[in-house]
Amino acid sequence: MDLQWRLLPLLMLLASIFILFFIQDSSKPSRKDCSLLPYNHFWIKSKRIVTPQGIISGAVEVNGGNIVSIVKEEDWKAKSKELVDYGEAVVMPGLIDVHAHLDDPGRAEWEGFPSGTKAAAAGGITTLIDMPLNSFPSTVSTETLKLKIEAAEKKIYVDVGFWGGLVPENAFNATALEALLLAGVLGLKSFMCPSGINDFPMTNTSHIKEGLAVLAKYRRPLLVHAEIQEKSELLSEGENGGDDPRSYATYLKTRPPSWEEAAIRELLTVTEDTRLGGPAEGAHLHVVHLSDASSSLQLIKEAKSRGDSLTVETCPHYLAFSAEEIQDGDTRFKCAPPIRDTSNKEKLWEALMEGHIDLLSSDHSPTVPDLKLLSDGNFLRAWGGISSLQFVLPVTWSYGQKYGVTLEQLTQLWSERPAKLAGQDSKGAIAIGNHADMVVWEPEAEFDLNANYPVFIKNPSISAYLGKRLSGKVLATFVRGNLVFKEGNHAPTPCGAPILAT
Ligand SMILES: NC(=O)N[C@H]1NC(=O)NC1=O
Ligand SMILES: [Zn+2]
Ligand SMILES: [Zn+2]
Repeated sequence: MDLQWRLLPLLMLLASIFILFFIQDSSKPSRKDCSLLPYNHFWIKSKRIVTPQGIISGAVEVNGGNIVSIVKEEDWKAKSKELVDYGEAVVMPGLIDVHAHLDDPGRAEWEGFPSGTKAAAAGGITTLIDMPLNSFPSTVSTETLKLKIEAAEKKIYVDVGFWGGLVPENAFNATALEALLLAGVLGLKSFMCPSGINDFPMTNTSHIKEGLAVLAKYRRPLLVHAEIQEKSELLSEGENGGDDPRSYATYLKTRPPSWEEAAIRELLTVTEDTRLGGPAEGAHLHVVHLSDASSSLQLIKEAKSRGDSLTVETCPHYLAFSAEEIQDGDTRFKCAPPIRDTSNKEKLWEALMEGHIDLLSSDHSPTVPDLKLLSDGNFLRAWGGISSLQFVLPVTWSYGQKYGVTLEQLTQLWSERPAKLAGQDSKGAIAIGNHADMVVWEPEAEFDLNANYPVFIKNPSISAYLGKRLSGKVLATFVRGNLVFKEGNHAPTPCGAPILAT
């Protein structure tokens, strides 16, 4: 046999190794594409770095996506070329939004993984936890979680985790719930009233009890939309008893604070089991988007002081707006529970500043402009949900000035406590060993949210914040050391990672 024929197998082997190497390499985006900064090892310098030990002037050393050291100004010696000096701009841990509806797959025209995570990056949010409903199908099983992950992979600019849905169909099926938890959802979410989405039906207290028992084993939380539909003066959707459906007051009457109160009262019969030594010790219940700052909040405070494992969030729209200023027909402001009056808003701020409300989330729940019925202005028929993802930091900062909100408080509310709720030990603080997830922003810089302002939310026209003047401009966002957003531009390739619980 000729030598060249004998060499053929060897040549083929070499060729296939080469091809394999090439395929692998091209499927993994290079740092250059993931980041607007070409370094793997670098320093971020600033006069205002918010750490758990206070605000320092100095530098954060990043290597391989993690924070490897934090150096105070007086100890700073390195004269590295790989240094980004942000001067007086604030460096904070990236925000972790534990409540966002990204609607992908199935309703990506409402919001998708690419658009939603671009908006997040532009707003300084480095981790999003996606809600199990508004996408189609809802995330209620291992199969549907798989579809979520597939829709997210290679399309996300920030890290994204997933809540699973607790619905009547799976609530009494511990095996199915365990499978969903084992497949990586960070916890479960359920509704105590109709969710507005057909394949996400509401749960009652028995479902919630069952869900909590399974969650206790995995030490993951149950998030609950706490409103129970009572027979109110008006029934929603169409049965408006002659009141003007374009009037905000009409909508407000359809969802009184007593709906929240009734739900929370009911939930507390379950959370008492979560106390130390109780039958559901290890389980945790989190009330999402609290609007009622009166009886509902009082009940939560009391339960916490009795030792229930319970936390509560509110959202920027309840802190920024009040019922009195919502114009008739302006359905951009329709959400559930509704935005209530000014004195309620002030009480929410008080509770936030005193630590009775644990954390903040966006409840970003957009849709297409058609379903917001903007031209018709019918509050009873329009989609309920606020579109706000990109603006949560400047909104809470701007509207919080009056109440004396500090950078440290924003960090606790937007990063530290959300990280804890979502079980993300390596996120939520600028600390050695953590992921280098950071936002760099100028709290004092003001801007008009007008047509010239780059908005990355899919349907900007429905955002409740358009037209507002805000303070607090995001300059840069780092996700695991990648500079994913800088002054209006995103990194070329989405290199965010799906987060799965293990
Ligand atoms: N389905 C859905 O997103 N509902 C959300 N919208 C809203 O305003 N409150 C919610 O719970
Ligand atoms: Zn809700
Ligand atoms: Zn929601």
